[in-house]
Amino acid sequence: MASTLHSFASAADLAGSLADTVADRLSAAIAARGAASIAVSGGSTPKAFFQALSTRDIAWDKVTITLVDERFVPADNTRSNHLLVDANLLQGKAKAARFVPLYQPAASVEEAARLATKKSAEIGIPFDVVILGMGGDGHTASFFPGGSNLAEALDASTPRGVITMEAEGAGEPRLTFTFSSLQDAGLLVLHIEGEGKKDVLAKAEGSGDEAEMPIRAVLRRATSPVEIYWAP
Ligand SMILES: O=C1O[C@H](COP(=O)(O)O)[C@@H](O)[C@H](O)[C@H]1O
Repeated sequence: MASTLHSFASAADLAGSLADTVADRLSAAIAARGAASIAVSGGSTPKAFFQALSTRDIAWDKVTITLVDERFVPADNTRSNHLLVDANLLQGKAKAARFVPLYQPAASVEEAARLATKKSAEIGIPFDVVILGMGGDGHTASFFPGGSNLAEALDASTPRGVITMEAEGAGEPRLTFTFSSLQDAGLLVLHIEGEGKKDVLAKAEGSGDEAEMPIRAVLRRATSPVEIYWAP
């Protein structure tokens, strides 16, 4: 499916515009079905976007928010994506939204993935909005090069749900939605910032193995168009 690059003069401009676009999409879903869903990424990039989105005037009590991926750490850990969402998105008007965490206080990450799959199945499919990020190694969600379950995660026939991932560049074991869960979102966004990430994107858009740069799976095989939001 095709991708479209939306470039902005600054990260603040990007955050405001993406917040408007996402808010419009969530409002349209609420008008059509009475509910809306969004899966967001963690990392360092989405903070300003989260803060902007939390101020938008939509029926937040009808919105379910979850994460594209998470570390197997509790929500009070400074590396938790849940903590980032709590501090920056689940604020102000957006406090009324329902949040479905991927981390579960289970004995193993595999058990946590099973529980997260069960809980997230109640959200409704496909997601109205998915916001992906991308690491300098070409990973997206927790689809890491060399990841323990990478082939299964990227296989379009793997069922929707959450699986585990361990990889050298990932730090803690991870929980991640599978490719099949994310690729057909009503609005599928890849949010990246900085010249370095633009170079990584250009490399990913070239030829090469998906396993080397898993973002290629999204760029090449997502059934929804990929809206790429970039700022310097
Ligand atoms: O590990 C992760 O990294 C990516 C990219 O993060 P960034 O700090 O380079 O913006 C992120 O999309 C993913 O959700 C996160 O778990």
